[in-house]
Amino acid sequence: MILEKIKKPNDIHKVSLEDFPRLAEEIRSFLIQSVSETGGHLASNLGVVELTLALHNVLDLPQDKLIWDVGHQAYTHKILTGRKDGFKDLRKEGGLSGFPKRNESNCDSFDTGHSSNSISAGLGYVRARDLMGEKYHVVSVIGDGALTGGMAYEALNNAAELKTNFIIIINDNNMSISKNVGGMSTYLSALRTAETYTGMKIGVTKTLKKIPHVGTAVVDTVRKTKSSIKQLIIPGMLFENMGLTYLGPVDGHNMRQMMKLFNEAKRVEGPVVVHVLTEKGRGYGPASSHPERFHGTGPFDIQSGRPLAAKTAPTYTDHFSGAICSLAEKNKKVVAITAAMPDGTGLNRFRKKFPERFFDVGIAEEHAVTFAAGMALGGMIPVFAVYSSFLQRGIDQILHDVCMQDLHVIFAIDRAGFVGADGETHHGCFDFSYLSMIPNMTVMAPKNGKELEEMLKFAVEELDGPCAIRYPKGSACTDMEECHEPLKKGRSEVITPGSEIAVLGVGSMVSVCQKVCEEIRNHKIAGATFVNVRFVKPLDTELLDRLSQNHSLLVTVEENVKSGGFGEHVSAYMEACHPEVRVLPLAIPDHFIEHGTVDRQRMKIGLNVQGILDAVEQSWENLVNNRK
Ligand SMILES: Cc1ncc(C[n+]2csc(CCOP(=O)(O)OP(=O)(O)O)c2C)c(N)n1
Ligand SMILES: CC(=O)[C@@H](O)[C@H](O)COP(=O)(O)O
Ligand SMILES: [Mg+2]
Repeated sequence: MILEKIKKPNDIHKVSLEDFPRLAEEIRSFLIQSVSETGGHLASNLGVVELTLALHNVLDLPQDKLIWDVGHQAYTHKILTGRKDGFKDLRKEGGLSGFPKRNESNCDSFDTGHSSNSISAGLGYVRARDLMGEKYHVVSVIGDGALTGGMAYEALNNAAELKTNFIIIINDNNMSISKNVGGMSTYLSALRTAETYTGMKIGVTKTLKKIPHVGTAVVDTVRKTKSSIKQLIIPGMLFENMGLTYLGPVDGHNMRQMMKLFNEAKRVEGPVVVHVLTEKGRGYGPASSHPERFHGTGPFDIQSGRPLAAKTAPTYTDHFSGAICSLAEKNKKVVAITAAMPDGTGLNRFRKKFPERFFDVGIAEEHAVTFAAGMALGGMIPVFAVYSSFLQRGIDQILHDVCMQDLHVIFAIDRAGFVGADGETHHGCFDFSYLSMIPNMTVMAPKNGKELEEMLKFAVEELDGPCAIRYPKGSACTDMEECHEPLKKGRSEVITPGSEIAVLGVGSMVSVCQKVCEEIRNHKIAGATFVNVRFVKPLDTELLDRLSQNHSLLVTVEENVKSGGFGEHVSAYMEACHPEVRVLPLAIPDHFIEHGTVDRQRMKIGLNVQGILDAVEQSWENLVNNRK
């Protein structure tokens, strides 16, 4: 096995070029076997095996800097930098991360997880390198999907002014998670279809240029024409016109061709775009025919490609998916927006039923928010379905474009709270804070799947102005379905009235709090009040006033950071209006929580039944002791 020779960074340089194809096959087999056991991002990784080998061959790591956009495709890079053995614990607590991590290897140059930032990061490195008088190469690898994100254009625009070497690889597999969308995708496709002409294009340009005076003039004239013939002769005109050298397209599975081009790219004095064509899922039939299914996968049977886990109970995403379709059936103004996540957010069903009211804007959350604002002003009711951590990209747009104008835009925020294996880049644990600080915003969190459906209906039919509903990843809670007090803006639901201690659970924490309250009642205090908060904003001050009359301790529990979260809002109110009542805010502390299972992530910070119970008992004991 050639792969056995790769134990540390740059061991690849000891492998002869003749052995590269065999090594690529060995890596593919390893990836398929390994990810079939652990789960992970398979299809993107299968597509970049040769690209990674070629890059590692022409680069010298860790001296050179290699930055992977999103970072979900860096598995071969991890193998080539001595981390193969870690794959048995991929994405598990304490194990290898699914994304590049600087604390995992000095060959990882930038921690990633969110898309479209690799060119900015790379350009930063380049500017620093030049200022420090250093000599290394910087390479940013960005996918065609990630190239739909606005940051990539800001960076390209800025990079165009550069006079020193900076290599940008476009890894074009003609796919985002789903089918890629938009004008850049169309443009790349045009270059891709002209691929067979590449040799001819380079040939024609070179031959013309060889003719003294006239040749160069002809090339220049062609460059200046608006004719499509120009594209045949000078590919990548968009980049060239911006001031970036364009090389390619090149077959991303032909290592010799790629290495030749990369070495050429290293000699360019300025920013250079190398357009590499790859096949997502290459080498594994089920993944190449269904790249979207194998973008991120759980463990699966290699033979059939089928998932090993049995289908779970309906998820929150399923509840959202069904509810938005019913609402759109009744109300023609309802439109749905996704930023390249139609599968993950459950909007695929909506797309099939109402294609004309469905909008995939690409990986462009900032744009999606303002696009929704425009739609609301135009008379529609936009629902932007988005993962909590990706919506962080659009905070200013939420504030400036939606909330300041008090527009009726609905944010359906999936993957809120801990997400497990993706880890700190993907946890949705800041949304209560960044949403509830903004005037006009209403923020809701359902206790179970049924309440999510009710909240969406309420948001569409009853509310006006901006509102958000945030719900977690995975199977929807089915507890407490019998409690369905009608929703009223800013009103919580008191599920069990009591006295002395009140436990106020938010969203995903309500069912956990239910068990906590049972324990409290069984062992300690006769009647703890149990509240389903429902509205993080506006705060239910009426309830807080009421609770202050016969409670000494309010416990708030939320899967959001403590800073700026529900608990802090309650604490501030109580301190101002009822200082005699103690508030115990339980939330996520001020540090990032690494990959693992959701249960372990909650447990580690005390957001499980036992952890909450311990904290409540401790606080109650202190309170009683202070009274003595
Ligand atoms: C800001 C942000 N939004 C959404 C995502 C989810 N996401 C991860 S990979 C991906 C598709 C990326 O496509 P591409 O860059 O072409 O890479 P490929 O998977 O095709 O290799 C998306 C939408 C993300 N990581 N970051
Ligand atoms: C890399 C990335 O950002 C996505 O692929 C993400 O991992 C999807 O997460 P879900 O599996 O929760 O849809
Ligand atoms: Mg792609």
